[in-house]
Amino acid sequence: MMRTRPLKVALLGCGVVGSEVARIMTTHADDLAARIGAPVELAGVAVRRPDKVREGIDPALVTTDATALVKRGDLDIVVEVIGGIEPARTLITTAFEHGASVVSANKALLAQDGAALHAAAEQNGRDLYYEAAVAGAIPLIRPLRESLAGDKVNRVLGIVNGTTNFILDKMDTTGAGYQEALDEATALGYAEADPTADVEGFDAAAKAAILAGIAFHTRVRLDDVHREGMTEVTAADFASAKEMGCTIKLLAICERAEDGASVTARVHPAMIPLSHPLASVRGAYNAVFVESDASGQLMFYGPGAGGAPTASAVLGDLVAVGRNRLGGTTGPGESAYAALPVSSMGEVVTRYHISLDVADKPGVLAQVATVFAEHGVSIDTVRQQGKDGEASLVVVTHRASDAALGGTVEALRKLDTVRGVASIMRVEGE
Ligand SMILES: NC(=O)c1ccc[n+]([C@@H]2O[C@H](COP(=O)([O-])OP(=O)(O)OC[C@H]3O[C@@H](n4cnc5c(N)ncnc54)[C@H](O)[C@@H]3O)[C@@H](O)[C@H]2O)c1
Ligand SMILES: N[C@@H](CCO)C(=O)O
Ligand code: NA
Repeated sequence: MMRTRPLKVALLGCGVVGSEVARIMTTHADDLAARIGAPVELAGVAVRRPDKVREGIDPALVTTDATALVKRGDLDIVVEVIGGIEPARTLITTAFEHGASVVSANKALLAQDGAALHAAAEQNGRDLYYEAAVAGAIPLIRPLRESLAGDKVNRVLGIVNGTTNFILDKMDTTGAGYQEALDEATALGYAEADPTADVEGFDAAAKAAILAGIAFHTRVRLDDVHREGMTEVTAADFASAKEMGCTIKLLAICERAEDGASVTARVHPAMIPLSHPLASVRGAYNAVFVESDASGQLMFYGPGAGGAPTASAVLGDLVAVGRNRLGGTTGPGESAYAALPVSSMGEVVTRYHISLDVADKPGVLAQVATVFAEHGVSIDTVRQQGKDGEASLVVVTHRASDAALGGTVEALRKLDTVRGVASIMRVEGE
């Protein structure tokens, strides 16, 4: 039965995502009402630039005072799509204190302060939902939190940043320059307000923290995630990857240790075989593999960024939270009971592709191989190319710990015959 009193929704931020949320709330109003069981009323829109023309939004609803809006006391749901830490954090907390549930797309804030925000939601008997925060439109938070709640997740591996996937894909397939590809991703609404968050891996690391936290029932914060961006990936790296039958992707990898006693979370560029499904994830698309004891391997794939896809996830949350409000209940909150320690990068075990510039003379290969052996890193293949008394040596290792590999590289740099370490790249997905 349809309730006649509408659910009052405030929108904080009306940029790439917010404007699409407002549009779909209006165009799909009847369907949303039928699905929730009550009409949804846009009760206020907080913006920074009030003079901007916003098609489909009643100017009387627009305010620059987001704080006053969340303090109104009659709101059922606050949608936070401002981004960043402050004022978003205070606005969300204030919204809870004044009786609203919150839907947010803000991974940076959730990765930093998720525990406190969940606690504030719980104290006030309200919901905090954030499907849009990870992998845009792709349902991932809810499947992990709810559908897989009876299974044991061991690994989450994927491409979770649309901007960097767009850039790497362009560099790989069209030979485009880094800046040109980044400008295009920004114009298409994929990049963060400051694209450093994308290209330096902060955005993907925030998503990895959120995913690891939910997957392993453990608090994982942004600082726990090892992070390397993609700004140093070169055309030469793509050429090396091609020679190995691989491409390069910026991956987020969250793993339970083999003994199950700890977890790791990391973001870095990596080579993956062209035969792996992640290799064919193009443009701003995202794809995430989840491996669990009983389910085996699951793959989630779809648009990971952009206004409308992200709004799809926000509106899905809005419907879920709206139903909870009408039913006088809340959905699942934070689950961190396992409290597993988060290990450092040194304990991660994987394969490596290392390019060295060396002197082209007798005994060099043996010397290099000895350094690997001394550090317990087993070599899988070596390829050498000569060029005027110098040579480039490409070594691919078997699985080794990051700490052992780090020690190896440090020792290699000290050899007179090693002129430089041209690149080190992890090899995943084999
Ligand atoms: N764009 C995407 O593809 C995407 C995807 C998933 C999640 N997100 C997340 O969604 C959020 C919004 O991203 P976006 O791409 O729409 O960013 P955006 O910069 O286009 O929009 C943010 C808007 O908030 C406004 N704003 C800033 N401070 C404000 C304040 N104090 N009060 C009111 N308005 C304020 C800005 O003027 C801007 O219009 C971020 O948390 C982002 O990480 C974005
Ligand atoms: N800037 C982010 C938006 C989606 O979270 C990306 O490019 O993936
Ligand atoms: Na999502």
